[in-house]
Amino acid sequence: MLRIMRKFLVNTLKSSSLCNEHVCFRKTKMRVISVTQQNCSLRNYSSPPGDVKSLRSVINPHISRIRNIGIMAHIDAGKTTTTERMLYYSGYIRTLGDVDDGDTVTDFMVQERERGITIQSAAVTFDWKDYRINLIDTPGHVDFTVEVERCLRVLDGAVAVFDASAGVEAQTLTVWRQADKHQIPRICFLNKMDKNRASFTYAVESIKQKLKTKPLLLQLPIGEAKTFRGLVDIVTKEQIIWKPTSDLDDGKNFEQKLLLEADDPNLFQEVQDARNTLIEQVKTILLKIADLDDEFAELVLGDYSETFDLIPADKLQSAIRRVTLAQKAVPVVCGSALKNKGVQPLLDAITMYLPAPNERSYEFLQWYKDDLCALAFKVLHDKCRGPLVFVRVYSGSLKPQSAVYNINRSCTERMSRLLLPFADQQIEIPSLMPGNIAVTVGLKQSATGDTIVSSKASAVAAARQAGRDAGGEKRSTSDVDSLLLAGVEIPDPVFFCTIEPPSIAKQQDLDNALSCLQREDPSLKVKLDPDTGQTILCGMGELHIEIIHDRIKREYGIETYLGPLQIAYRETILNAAQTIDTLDKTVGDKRHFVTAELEVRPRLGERATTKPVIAYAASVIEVLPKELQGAIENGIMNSCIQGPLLGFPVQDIDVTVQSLTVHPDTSHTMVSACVSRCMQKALKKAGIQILEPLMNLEITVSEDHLSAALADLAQRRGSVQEIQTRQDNRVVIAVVPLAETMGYSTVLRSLTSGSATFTLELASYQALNSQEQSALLQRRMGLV
Ligand SMILES: Nc1nc2c(ncn2[C@@H]2O[C@H](COP(=O)(O)OP(=O)(O)OP(=O)(O)O)[C@@H](O)[C@H]2O)c(=O)[nH]1
Repeated sequence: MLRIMRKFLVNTLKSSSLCNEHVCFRKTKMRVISVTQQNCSLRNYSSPPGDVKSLRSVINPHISRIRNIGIMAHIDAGKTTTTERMLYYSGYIRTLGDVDDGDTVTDFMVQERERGITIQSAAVTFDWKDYRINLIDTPGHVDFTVEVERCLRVLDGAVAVFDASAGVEAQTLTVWRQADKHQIPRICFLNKMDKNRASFTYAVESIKQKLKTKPLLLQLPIGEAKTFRGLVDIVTKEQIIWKPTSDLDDGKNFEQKLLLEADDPNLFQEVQDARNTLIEQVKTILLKIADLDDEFAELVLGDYSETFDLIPADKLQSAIRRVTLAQKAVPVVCGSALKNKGVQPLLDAITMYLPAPNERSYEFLQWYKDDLCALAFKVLHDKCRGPLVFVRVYSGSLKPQSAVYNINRSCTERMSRLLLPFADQQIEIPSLMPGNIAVTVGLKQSATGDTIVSSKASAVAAARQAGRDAGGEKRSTSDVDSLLLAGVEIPDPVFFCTIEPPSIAKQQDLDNALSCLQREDPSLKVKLDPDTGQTILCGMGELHIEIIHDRIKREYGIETYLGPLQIAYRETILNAAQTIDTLDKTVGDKRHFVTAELEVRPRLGERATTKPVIAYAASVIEVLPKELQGAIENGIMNSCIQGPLLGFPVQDIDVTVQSLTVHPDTSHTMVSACVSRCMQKALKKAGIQILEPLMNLEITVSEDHLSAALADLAQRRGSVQEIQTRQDNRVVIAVVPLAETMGYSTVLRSLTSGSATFTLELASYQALNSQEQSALLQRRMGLV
């Protein structure tokens, strides 16, 4: 009964949350709280007074008090559970949600709650002590890696959550690499310390080995697995022991006191040693970083050289902070989110060691100075209020009821309202200052990844400044644009299938639903098959397409039919080839005349890319008018989108425009058409090779089921690269063609009695042999 009541309470709270599928029902229940600078007393929370912080703090905290933090990890490491605890301890929710009960705040999509996985990153805001934390819970499943990538761009720091019994798992490596790319300082949280096979030492070692980073141990656990009951803070030498009260074990009740030798002589010595090691590590790193002052190193070498023990905790903390911000090492803390232990010290570590927005450097800020520059990093569709666009402000300020200019879409839009996503409520605010994150209402065109500025004039001024900063080099407009926008890199989809509405009458509704979903999720691609007129859905994996299908049904009420899932192959060329083509057409009284001569060559040894590298012969570049260049390049690019053999994208080619003759009256469209036709001929002449996606596969399986998993892998053209031992399990690292992985989860589950887990990630594209290629051709032509 108590459980039912608890769920009811939580679900009532959820109905007021920022969830796009709850449509109009939510409108009646949702409470948007308005805050003005003059009147901060409009408090109307569903939580009891005292639970939620003063709304005065809601408006705009000082930038040094803001932490924009991501929470990232391998699937199931406990990100959502940890986030839920953070919201609870900071006083923004009254009951603890549970992933297994499907009632957490951040996993708000129906699919997330049913499957117990995070699909969309959720942004929540809350205050911890005197800090504003904007926290983004990101998905762990590899199909949603783009979702992680786009969030990383607006983060200043991140918490990497690990399952302490598994250490570093496959997807952790991927997100770690992404965080490296965006130069994001991190903290590691070793979660699940209560699990049977949890091992602090093993997890730390795996961080060191696999992530090639320097872990700074800031805590030691007290007990492990079933006996895990607390931890010692190595910096302050305080022990923190969680003490359940008789009726509630929510982790709010803990004892924090200095660890004395008499309490536990062994642990006392361990802490002493760990502290000395930590001080040595920090000192060595600081001495190596030439551009950081080494005040701490001087202390360690001077005043405290004999007795590290006396080094004050605050000096050590600020030295750890500098090392973390410089990304030379990563603080490690531990706990068990599910058992409500270790989350409050983790929150302290976030505020203490991760950077404020003004401690990060962004090149583009110098081009805007005090003008508005904001980034839209997430879009949700609310059927009542239209698109809700999450933005981060980098410079200037954002105000409701104002017009803004979207550089990517070249359009001016009016924003009606500005909301803070405070846990599961939205609070209306009068302005948003640099470093902060909020939700905007009213932006109808903006999509994920767009840059928003105050006006077109401001964008032009910034572009000019960027051009000047580039040393006066002559840059094309598109160069300057890409400098300003730094868009999310979206990998090409690997799967596609047709999608059909139940009737022709529903096609328009389906098109609308797909365009809304695409604005939310740039990794979803939608195309029209030019031959059959069917709509094609392209996604990052089986789960991705399954979720989209499900969302169309649940959120837009359209029952669609999916065709069989197909592999997105690529095409490339085998040899170099040169062709010439002429287009001579009279339209009305105008004669359009173009002759183009192109050479294509295979490009070897570089990262696979579907963007051809285009060059011009010296004789062409000398006389080529600038405005024709765009038309030529469009023609070349267009013919690479659909290769000549099976219509798949063409990758890894170099193109040289050897000669070009254009009659003065010729339109740019005709130039593009001629170049495109010439390209198709050249590609065919060069000989086409089909490439298939090759996946990195990592299977975690018990010893008992290892041989069954390996035998199955051999039948799938898989090649095993390494078999590692992870605690009691074996980890098989292999590569396997994507075509052989359809339905793999069901097969692996039955082979291993559901005990194995796996992750798949695109590795590269490999050439099909001639038999496989002709079999594929026959299948595509419907001959077999
Ligand atoms: N034993 C134990 N289980 C935990 C702990 N934290 C989370 N779990 C469980 O681990 C499972 C996954 O937890 P989530 O919080 O959904 O993990 P996640 O990282 O958000 O998962 P994705 O969003 O799907 O990537 C759930 O069954 C949780 O109850 C912990 O500290 N100890």
